[in-house]
Amino acid sequence: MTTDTSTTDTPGGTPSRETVLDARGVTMRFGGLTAVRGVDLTVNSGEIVGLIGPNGAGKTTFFNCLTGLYVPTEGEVRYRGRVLPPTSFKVTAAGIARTFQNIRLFSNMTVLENVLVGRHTRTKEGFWSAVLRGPGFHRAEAASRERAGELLAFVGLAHKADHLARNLPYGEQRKLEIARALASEPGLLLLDEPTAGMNPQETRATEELVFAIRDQGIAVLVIEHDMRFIFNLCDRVAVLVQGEKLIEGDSATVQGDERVIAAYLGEPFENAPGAEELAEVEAAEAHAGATPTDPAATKENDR
Ligand SMILES: Nc1ncnc2c1ncn2[C@@H]1O[C@H](COP(=O)(O)OP(=O)(O)OP(=O)(O)O)[C@@H](O)[C@H]1O
Repeated sequence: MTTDTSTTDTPGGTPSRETVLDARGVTMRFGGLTAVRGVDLTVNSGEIVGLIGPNGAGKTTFFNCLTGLYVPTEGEVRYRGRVLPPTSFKVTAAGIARTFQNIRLFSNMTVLENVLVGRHTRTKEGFWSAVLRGPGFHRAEAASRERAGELLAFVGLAHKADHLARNLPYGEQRKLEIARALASEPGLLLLDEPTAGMNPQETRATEELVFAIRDQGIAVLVIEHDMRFIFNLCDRVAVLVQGEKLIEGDSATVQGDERVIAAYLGEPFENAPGAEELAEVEAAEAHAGATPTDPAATKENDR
């Protein structure tokens, strides 16, 4: 294991940002198909970084290479200076948590229980302690429940703690996935299309939630097709096209890049991924400007 701290002090004594994630030359091949080719990407502490690109560009495959689901065919991924361990459980224990494009909750468990499952990498109590249910087990369980409750409050689901996960509206299931990921106390959170299927109000709330997560000291890497969400949220955005990184920069640079417009954003914007959501947001904003928010209408939009 390397002992690179990746943190430097400025002459004034203020610590500069630490490199949390450092992916270099990541390539992933499936037989003859190269889904990701030679991708470099860093995420620093305090940053929200976006990963965008057309369908099939390799975004999720790249995420899978960062979370131990895939071992890259070539290249290396380091988390806080250390090469990633080879399994997803160990990657989570090291400090990288993720959510999935297709929600993966335990639908017949309660909201609270789902978050408790997310704490398993942080629970020190072993198998026999759980079986014998001694004082150590009860203390650990009480602490886990307290933390899970805090996380549910943080994402706005405390009042649903005892509900079955499958009974939550779609947007709340996505929030629960985030709470469960946070339960492993990560230093880096990977979000794979966190606003997919959300209505405009839920998308805005998710934006605020991601800022709040960043403010808690957790670096965030997010895949999303909703361009407004990405460009509002991210300090830096990287664009993948056909498995390769086309460009990386701040929102203005990426939005203005002619290659990105040609390859992804498109001209006109109507057929680009995310265009439907953008139209919805704009329609909702126009409506909100004209009339006060109607809670019944908001509820109806829940899926
Ligand atoms: N396990 C796999 N085996 C074979 N091919 C795969 C596998 N996973 C992904 N691919 C292929 O790799 C390419 C990249 O897919 P990936 O899902 O990473 O793209 P994406 O950018 O996340 O797309 P989307 O935006 O639609 O989710 C696609 O051609 C896909 O079919």
